[in-house]
Amino acid sequence: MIQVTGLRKSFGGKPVLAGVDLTVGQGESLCVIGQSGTGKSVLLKCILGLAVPDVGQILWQGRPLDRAARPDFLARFGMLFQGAALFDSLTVWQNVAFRLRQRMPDRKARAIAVEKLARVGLGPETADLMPAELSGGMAKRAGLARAIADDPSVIFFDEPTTGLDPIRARRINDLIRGIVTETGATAITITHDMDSVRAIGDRVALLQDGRIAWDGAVAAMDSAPPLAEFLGRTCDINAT
Ligand SMILES: Nc1ncnc2c1ncn2[C@@H]1O[C@H](COP(=O)(O)OP(=O)(O)OP(=O)(O)O)[C@@H](O)[C@H]1O
Repeated sequence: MIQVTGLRKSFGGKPVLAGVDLTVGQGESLCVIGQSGTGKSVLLKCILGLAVPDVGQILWQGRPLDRAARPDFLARFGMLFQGAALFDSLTVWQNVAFRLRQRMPDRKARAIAVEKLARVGLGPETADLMPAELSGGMAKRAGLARAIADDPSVIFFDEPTTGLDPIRARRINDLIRGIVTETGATAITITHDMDSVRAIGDRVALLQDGRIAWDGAVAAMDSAPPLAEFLGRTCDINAT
């Protein structure tokens, strides 16, 4: 379980997070939505320890996620980066097995990488390709295989469908939902894509003006006024 309490973060005196309270239960899939520039990535960075909050607390399994607890947390988390973010100079399997190779022989790490690639719909022939040889959808799948390579108990998905056409986006959403369900991992997804929210999320939290303006079940979001307003704005943006 991850619990964020009273999180504040400013840059150059400009508040971005102005008191964020958010809880993600064990095995729950939470989507964080919000307009561009509302601080979704900053929130994620604070949880990962890449940004230091000005005020507030982040608990993991009931313990403060401080310097002492972070290595254990980082060893148990997986992440699908926006744009997949594969290392150009490593083959696909080396990307997938990046963390595994630090603690097991290559032959074993490769076998696990091939197994994870199969889970995301990529055959063994992709293992020795370079990232530049992959299509956008394949790269996203390879990034997903890397995110789950170490059987994480917490997975972050940063804009998982960015850059994909609607059909590929739906396939990635379905894959993510399947993986989250079968592994029982806690999932946090940052997205603008409401199809992703519907496919992946159990719960959705709307970040607005530095705070969580609404937090509830995905099934309830269509009738929630703050969400309706956000969805309306999204439609307006898409229509222009
Ligand atoms: N290191 C930094 N230094 C200064 N300002 C920053 C820094 N990181 C983020 N910000 C500012 O914080 C605000 C929120 O940024 P953030 O990237 O979290 O938004 P976001 O909600 O993830 O946006 P998007 O949906 O477009 O990715 C922005 O105004 C951004 O310029």
